[in-house]
Amino acid sequence: MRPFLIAPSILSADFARLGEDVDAVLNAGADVVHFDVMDNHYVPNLTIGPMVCKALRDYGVTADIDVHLMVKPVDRLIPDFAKAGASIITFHPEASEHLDRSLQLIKESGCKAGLVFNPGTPLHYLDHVMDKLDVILLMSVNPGFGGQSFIPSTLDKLRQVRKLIDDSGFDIRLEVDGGVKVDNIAEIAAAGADMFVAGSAIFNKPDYKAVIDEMRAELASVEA
Ligand SMILES: O=C(CO)[C@@H](O)[C@H](O)COP(=O)(O)O
Ligand SMILES: [Fe+2]
Repeated sequence: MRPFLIAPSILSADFARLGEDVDAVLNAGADVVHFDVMDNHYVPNLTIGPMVCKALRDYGVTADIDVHLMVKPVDRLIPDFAKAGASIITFHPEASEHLDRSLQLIKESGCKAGLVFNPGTPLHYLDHVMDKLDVILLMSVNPGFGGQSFIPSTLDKLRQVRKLIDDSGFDIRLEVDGGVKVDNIAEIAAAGADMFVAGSAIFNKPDYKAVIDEMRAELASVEA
């Protein structure tokens, strides 16, 4: 498996000083910036759009930005986020009228592409599109809010998707999002995830480096 990646969700960052907070978490050892886009339509919350992504790039953020689209419709935001500096764009398959078209649009825009599965979303959306995926993201909470508890049935789903990826032979990251903490990250990694979104677990603590170091120590026990 590839090296584990820690992706803090900036949903729990301090929006009044976002650039500084993102710099702080990257300097603390985070790998990727997870950027949650909510539209008050597909999910019951409203967050940030391409202008904020561009502002982070203009501020000097060079790390990968992982844009998690919780929006419906999907397609018209894809080129805007690509222009704004997104590295990865993921979306929820049931929010797209034309799954294959949305994936192609992301790739043509020069970004990595991924599908996101809510806890209750079936995996059959993966049929016929595995060759177009760079990331599969399993939600371990229902989308819309940070600070929720990890849903344990996600572990079985992770094991299923890990097998699908390994059997496919494609180079696809398995990302998990929601309720990831120091005390469950090892179990989640053992179930097959290799990219970990964590919002409240990191940003709600005063010392980001201490939390990320603890997460890496837990992950090291799985790698060994
Ligand atoms: O996409 C979402 C929520 O919809 C996530 O990215 C959350 O922001 C993760 O927050 P925590 O559960 O880690 O606090
Ligand atoms: Fe997310």
